Amino acid sequence: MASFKTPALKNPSLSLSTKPRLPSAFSVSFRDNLRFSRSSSRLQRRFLIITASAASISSKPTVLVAEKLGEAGLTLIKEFANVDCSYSLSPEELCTKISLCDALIVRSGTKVSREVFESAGGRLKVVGRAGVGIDNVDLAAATEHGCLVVNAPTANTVAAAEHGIALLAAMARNVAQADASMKAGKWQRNKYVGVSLVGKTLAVLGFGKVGSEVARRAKGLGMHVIAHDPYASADRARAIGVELVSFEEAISTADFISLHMPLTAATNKMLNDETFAKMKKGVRIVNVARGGVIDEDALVRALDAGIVAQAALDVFTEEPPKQDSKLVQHERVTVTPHLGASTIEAQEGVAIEIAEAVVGALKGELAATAVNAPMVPAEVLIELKPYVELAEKLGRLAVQLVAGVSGLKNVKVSYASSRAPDDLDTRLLRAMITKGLIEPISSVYVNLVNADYTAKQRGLRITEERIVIDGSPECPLESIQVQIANVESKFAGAISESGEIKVEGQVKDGIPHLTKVGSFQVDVSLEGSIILCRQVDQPGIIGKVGSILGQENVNVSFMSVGRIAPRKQAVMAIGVDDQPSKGSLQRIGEVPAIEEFVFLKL
Ligand SMILES: NC(=O)C1=CN([C@@H]2O[C@H](COP(=O)(O)OP(=O)(O)OC[C@H]3O[C@@H](n4cnc5c(N)ncnc54)[C@H](O)[C@@H]3O)[C@@H](O)[C@H]2O)C=CC1
Ligand SMILES: O=C(O)C(=O)COP(=O)(O)O
Repeated sequence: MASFKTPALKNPSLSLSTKPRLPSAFSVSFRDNLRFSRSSSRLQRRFLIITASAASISSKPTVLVAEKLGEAGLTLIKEFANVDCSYSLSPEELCTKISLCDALIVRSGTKVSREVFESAGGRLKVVGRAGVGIDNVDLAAATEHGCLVVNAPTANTVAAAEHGIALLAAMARNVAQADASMKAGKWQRNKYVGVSLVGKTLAVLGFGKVGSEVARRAKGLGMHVIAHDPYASADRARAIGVELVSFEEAISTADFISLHMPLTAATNKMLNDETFAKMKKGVRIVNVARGGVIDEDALVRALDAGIVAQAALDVFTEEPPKQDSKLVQHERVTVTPHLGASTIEAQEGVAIEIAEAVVGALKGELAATAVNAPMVPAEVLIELKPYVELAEKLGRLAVQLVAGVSGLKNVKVSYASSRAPDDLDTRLLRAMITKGLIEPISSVYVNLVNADYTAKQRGLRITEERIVIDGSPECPLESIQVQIANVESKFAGAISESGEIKVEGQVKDGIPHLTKVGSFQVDVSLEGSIILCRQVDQPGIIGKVGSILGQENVNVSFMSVGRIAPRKQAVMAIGVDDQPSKGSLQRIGEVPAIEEFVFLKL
């Protein structure tokens, strides 16, 4: 077993190198001029370089600022580029203008759709999102058109947290309702008796940048703060006197709930009829994250049923919401029009952060907040493509197996290969494992440029190990193994003898396969989704599970059973093309010999 260190690469097109600085005024076409080059002796200097041909170094680039941006940011951009501030453009006007622009800066109010990239005619090189969430930018289209997307992930954290606290206090004391009542000529002191915050339990769901700042402030108000975030560090929480608890405990014990998780497939409508039913009667809810994490119709029902006493919302599934929205009009709901990031200070900070990122990207410097994939030389991608896919899917599987409150901190990746350690560049693989580990649990987009930066920022330590095996060097890799240490798992069968969550995979006939879960050998192609079941090995179980899925017309692509010994513990891996219903999954769990199961989305 050899320890993996930064190798000297053999493929000259693969590594990244620094380049001479470009003159401050130039114009480049990403398609023609973006390229990765290598310096085999200095691989550790991981810089993405955009090179410009001499012919393209001519006039100042043009930056279109489509939504209001702080002055300090505008000044920074003007030192380098022509700035066109055109606010409130219609989608058609944006498409017309964009072909004359090298960069575009937006906030959450502008849809940067595929049509925008198509209309750009190859000139648009950078889109800057002056804020965190980039759900308004079509990332796939940006990447296809060779356009880098950057955001400003930190400058509005405090503003969002302060707005959360403002909403919390305003809601508890009926500030908005009382204000409207007085302006209507009334004096209703009895109607607007509020509730106190001190001594009450606040559950922060999503203990990231904003969530932890809200927690810190709520502690200062004398609240008892608990938090739920399956991926946050318990040490970080403890340091500010916050206890990390399960989702169930958080929602069932809280007097107030504040939402701070990103909108992902897993958090979409996370608060719904079922979860509202488990809450303490009279709970109060604040949302400055994304509207989509709440089922808004269910919230109206919970308000009407008296389960939720009050809600304070800054964000909505549809923005702006319909004027006659029951939620917005509800007497016990306080609303603001997505103002979380809207302070003078945050907007100046965001403007500077995004201006530096956009100008830097136009100059060809490394963009630490790049959110879409940079171009990778075609020959490297062709060879590594199935392994890249395997790497991301192993990361996704592994993180979905994590449970408990101890946080995702230490991940070990082992690559078994017959190639010499200096003849296999694993950066792209590591980046994709990082992407698989982080994207399902955050609003961050991970790529080759920002993977290490993102992992480091989240306190995630990824160590790599090379295992040299006999075999043909034609094949770059025999297997990839991902282990997550010091965490609990929602599927005990995934824990290896040494106590880590362990998944291993191989590429077979060009298709990624899962070949090991914990100590169990399995073999299931990583397409569609996977159900893992742990059972006592005995005849008939495959048939029972297969028929439950068959009754629902769920197509099984692969099925494989790995066992320690006949009639002992076994793990069954089932590849499914479609998502089984909750009912089917429950019925699988009820098959007597099945001790535990988990459904994993790829
Ligand atoms: N209203 C506004 O104007 C603003 C809204 N936001 C939104 O606030 C949200 C949080 O932003 P940041 O704190 O900067 O992001 P972050 O990435 O630092 O934190 C998000 C946290 O949510 C956690 N998480 C992921 N899945 C979860 C789950 N299923 N249950 C509980 N926690 C989960 C992650 O582990 C992470 O710690 C984002 O959606 C962002 O777009 C941010 C700034 C301003
Ligand atoms: O940064 C974010 O995610 C926000 O939600 C802020 O959006 P805004 O820039 O104010 O349109």
